Amino acid sequence: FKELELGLFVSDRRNQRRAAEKHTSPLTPNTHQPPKHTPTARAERRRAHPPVVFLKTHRTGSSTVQNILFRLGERESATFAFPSRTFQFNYPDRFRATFVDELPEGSSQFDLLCSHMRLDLREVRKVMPQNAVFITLLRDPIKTFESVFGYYTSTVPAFFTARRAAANEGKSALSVFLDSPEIFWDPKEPGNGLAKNPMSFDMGLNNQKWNGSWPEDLAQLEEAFQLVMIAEHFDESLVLLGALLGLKHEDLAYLRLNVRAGNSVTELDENMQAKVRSWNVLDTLLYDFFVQVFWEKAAQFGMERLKADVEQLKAFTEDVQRKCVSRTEVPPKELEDLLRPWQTETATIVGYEVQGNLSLQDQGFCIRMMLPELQYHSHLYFKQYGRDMRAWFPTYVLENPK
Ligand SMILES: Nc1ncnc2c1ncn2[C@@H]1O[C@H](COP(=O)(O)OS(=O)(=O)O)[C@@H](OP(=O)(O)O)[C@H]1O
Repeated sequence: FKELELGLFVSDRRNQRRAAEKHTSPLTPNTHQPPKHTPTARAERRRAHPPVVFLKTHRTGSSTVQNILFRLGERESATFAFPSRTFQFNYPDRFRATFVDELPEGSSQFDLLCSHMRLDLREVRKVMPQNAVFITLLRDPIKTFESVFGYYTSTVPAFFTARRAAANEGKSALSVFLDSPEIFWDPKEPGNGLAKNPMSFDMGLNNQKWNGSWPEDLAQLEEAFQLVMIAEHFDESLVLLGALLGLKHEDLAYLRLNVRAGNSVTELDENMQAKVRSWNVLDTLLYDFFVQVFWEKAAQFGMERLKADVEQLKAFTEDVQRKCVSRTEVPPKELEDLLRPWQTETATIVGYEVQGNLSLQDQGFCIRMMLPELQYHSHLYFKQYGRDMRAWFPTYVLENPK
């Protein structure tokens, strides 16, 4: 992280644009030296790890995993397969190879793909090298749906229609939606992908109803994905990820990112939980299937070894957190722009305050670990292409103005 320098972090978008005009990035020093990761340097290096496709599923903890991969890729001057516009591959369309930006000059292949998409395996394989490792992350379907609903209430049509109805009834939008979801859910509306079985949708499955191809589709996913991590066993997942990619604990230390403030989370009673489960029955099927696969992989790794490695990783991560973080759960208005996560109209996302008195190197490491998705994504994009991203706001916001 030597290329990171204190004082060169710009704290607002205007400065970022100014930096872009000067062909510098907010996270790189404004020196007259040539950039460290020139195309030539990229072509000459040999990466220690295999190429990775991380299917970034919505509201599962995927920004935390993406941040680990961003750090790894940046350190190794990996070439990222970025969307040619915005932060997502034309979501909610099914992924197509043409959604990926050009291979930068001097790179012979893409090494990492980890932006939001709706999966199409064949199309992803057109872009990534044959030896790419496929990984993803699933979360308890009830928690995932509650989080998806809370975060996207004002952007997913089925949800905001329920919200409008709820305002008239004086009830919560989620309970009105769950009472009769079919009323609000138009399956033909493309923006409703996340409204039912969101994880199945992201994995490219038929998320509307079970059909005969589901078992075969699941088997195909099991074969394609070397690791499906489970948010409820996050540290165990990271240990298995580390084993798969040859990573050390230093590479895997993390902060939970994109976390909603407590008052944005709805506690669900048993009745509501049952409704969420029944509306998202395919996600339950998907999740249960991959939890089983996960424990099979864990058994192959060795349960004792897994337990010991998890303890070590936890201890290491706690040390890093103590070193890096002076305050957790910081409300957005108290965060500088660089460290403020994207907010939605209905969810408050909290962040971190970095410790003072860190060495330059430690500051670079710590800030990267707490850098929200959009800021890190645009930083890496700029570093890779020497130009600013084509659009700052995610398409779903542009397409569904509040
Ligand atoms: N390590 C770890 N383990 C378990 N859960 C975690 C972790 N890191 C983040 N989170 C929770 O994941 C939610 C954010 O998910 P994403 O980053 O995938 O969201 S997004 O789709 O990119 O907006 C968000 O959930 P909610 O707070 O319930 O909304 C985070 O709190």
